[in-house]
Amino acid sequence: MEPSPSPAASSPPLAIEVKGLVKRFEDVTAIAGTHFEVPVGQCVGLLGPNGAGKTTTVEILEGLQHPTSGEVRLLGLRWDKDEAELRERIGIALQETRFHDRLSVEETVRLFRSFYRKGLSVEEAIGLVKLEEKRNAQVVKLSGGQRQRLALAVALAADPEILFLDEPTTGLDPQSRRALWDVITGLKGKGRTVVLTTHYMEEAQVLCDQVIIMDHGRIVARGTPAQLIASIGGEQVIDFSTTPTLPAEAFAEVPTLVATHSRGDGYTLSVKELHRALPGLLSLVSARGAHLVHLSTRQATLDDVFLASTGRSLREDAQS
Ligand SMILES: Nc1ncnc2c1ncn2[C@@H]1O[C@H](COP(=O)(O)OP(=O)(O)OP(=O)(O)O)[C@@H](O)[C@H]1O
Repeated sequence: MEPSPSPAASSPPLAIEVKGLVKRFEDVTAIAGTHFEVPVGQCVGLLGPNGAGKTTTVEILEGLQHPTSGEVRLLGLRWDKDEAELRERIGIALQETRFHDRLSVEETVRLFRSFYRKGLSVEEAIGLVKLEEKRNAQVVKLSGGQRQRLALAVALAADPEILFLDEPTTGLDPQSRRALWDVITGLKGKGRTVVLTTHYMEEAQVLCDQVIIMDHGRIVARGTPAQLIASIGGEQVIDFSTTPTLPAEAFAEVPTLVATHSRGDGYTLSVKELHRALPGLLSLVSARGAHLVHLSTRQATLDDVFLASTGRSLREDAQS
């Protein structure tokens, strides 16, 4: 009889393990005891409103802050014991990296590559982020999207096994954003683990195998984007407003209703079956003598998951 595989042999190797992580700043608890794991080769996204604890979590993972308590392992290693090795094996692209304006793209990548014993060639790093045409351009002459790609090339110079990207596409136009998405997807294809913070739910939905939604230092939801969206039970959403504004109870009888949330001057209804919910909603509105000001329907997103978990909208927080 064949021996049954040990758990270590059957489960995928872990790039990141976080157990009971707590971080306090005097009277503020930034992280209130979180647990999660990221298998090698996954892209994990940290989402949450301002102050949720994302940056603190990522900075602890990057070895830039010490936890108050709890355990963090990257590639089985610990910051307090294995810092030199970890620095060689992870890469960090900050949201706004300041480079020397007068250096060229190639000189900048060469400089950062020189800090590491092994890694990619300068040409490979530039090629991965598709900046070949700008190889000789000075940093000062790059567009915002090209600078973000340069930051990524620098983070990739040591060919890291785990790459941390802090809001990599904030402020970029849609074309540059998609170009960066392609680069990140390519890295996943090479078995690299990527940790991403973002305010863009579409980005998390497209790129992430695992999404961790944080609020007030806690993980309020975790799973694949599809699992999280399925978990709220209503995969279709109706956004609408009426005049006069009706109380939320007015919509309690909408067929297949899962949840009602007020948002701005209107409501968001999560429903299971749009074709039944919509006619029901329209007749409830007219029975109350009200009129629709606006109505739109869409597929549920990670924002609706956040709304269902916390009663607040990530979108509203992101825009504030
Ligand atoms: N150095 C610090 N001293 C005191 N409090 C801090 C410090 N750093 C973070 N905090 C607090 O810890 C909490 C979590 O902050 P953190 O920056 O991790 O949130 P975040 O989710 O990254 O927010 P954002 O999206 O705005 O970057 C907040 O209440 C913040 O004010």
